[in-house]
Amino acid sequence: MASDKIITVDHLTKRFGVFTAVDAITFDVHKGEIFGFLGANGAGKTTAMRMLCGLSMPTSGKATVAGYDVYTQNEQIKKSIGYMSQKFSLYEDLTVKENMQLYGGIYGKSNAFIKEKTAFILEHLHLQDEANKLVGSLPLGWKQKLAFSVAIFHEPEIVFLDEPTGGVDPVTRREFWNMIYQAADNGITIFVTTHYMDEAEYCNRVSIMVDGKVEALDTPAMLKQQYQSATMDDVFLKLARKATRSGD
Ligand SMILES: Nc1ncnc2c1ncn2[C@@H]1O[C@H](COP(=O)(O)OP(=O)(O)OP(=O)(O)O)[C@@H](O)[C@H]1O
Repeated sequence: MASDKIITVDHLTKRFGVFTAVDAITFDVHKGEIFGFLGANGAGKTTAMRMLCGLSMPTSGKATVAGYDVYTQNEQIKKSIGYMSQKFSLYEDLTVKENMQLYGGIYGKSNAFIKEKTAFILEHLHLQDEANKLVGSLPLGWKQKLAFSVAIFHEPEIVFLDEPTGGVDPVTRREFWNMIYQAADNGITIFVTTHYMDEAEYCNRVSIMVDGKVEALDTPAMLKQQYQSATMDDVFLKLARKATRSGD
């Protein structure tokens, strides 16, 4: 039977010296799913995500991403995924158009593909008049939407979003999430970390990490039922209270 699992994680572990940052986490992500990856500061989300993106070698355990092994096939993984983080996304001193041309080129896309996709994104984001402006001059919300569009420019199977909406207002975050839904409708799997619990409600399933371990994983509705909570905020607080780490 064909599996719809696009990410498989089995006791994946990362140690830094004697410190276990990610402690034997196990879960699967299904194709086209919006998977929320939550946890308090220092829980181990970024470390886990870096292993899944082929950027960091696990200490032990297994994982595959888009069918590729994280130990031996990280170049294939990098080609199959998109990545966007709050800290690194676009080149601020390049124009909107140049950023898209650069990313399209990095992923080996043809000039015709880049031209067509660039025109589509500019129109979709209503950014035609900003095409030749430096990205650094755009408001943060626009930068984030553009960064997301660029992260899926090469039509990856999965996109990893590391706190993509930090620092913008709720309306802009809602617009950003509409883009996420559209990408998921087009079959792109979304793996997203966030500290906003309203965003957790938008995910199909949510995992919550505490001190390097996945403490809970289910749909928002099931988690609320399981933890007898009215909101995801409350679920998160009940779990995060157990944490002994404080982050950095
Ligand atoms: N290169 C490293 N060397 C040593 N310790 C590290 C390293 N990278 C991360 N850690 C530690 O591992 C733990 C998990 O960090 P990680 O950044 O993965 O957490 P996080 O859940 O992403 O937190 P945040 O929400 O603050 O980004 C933290 O205690 C952090 O200090």
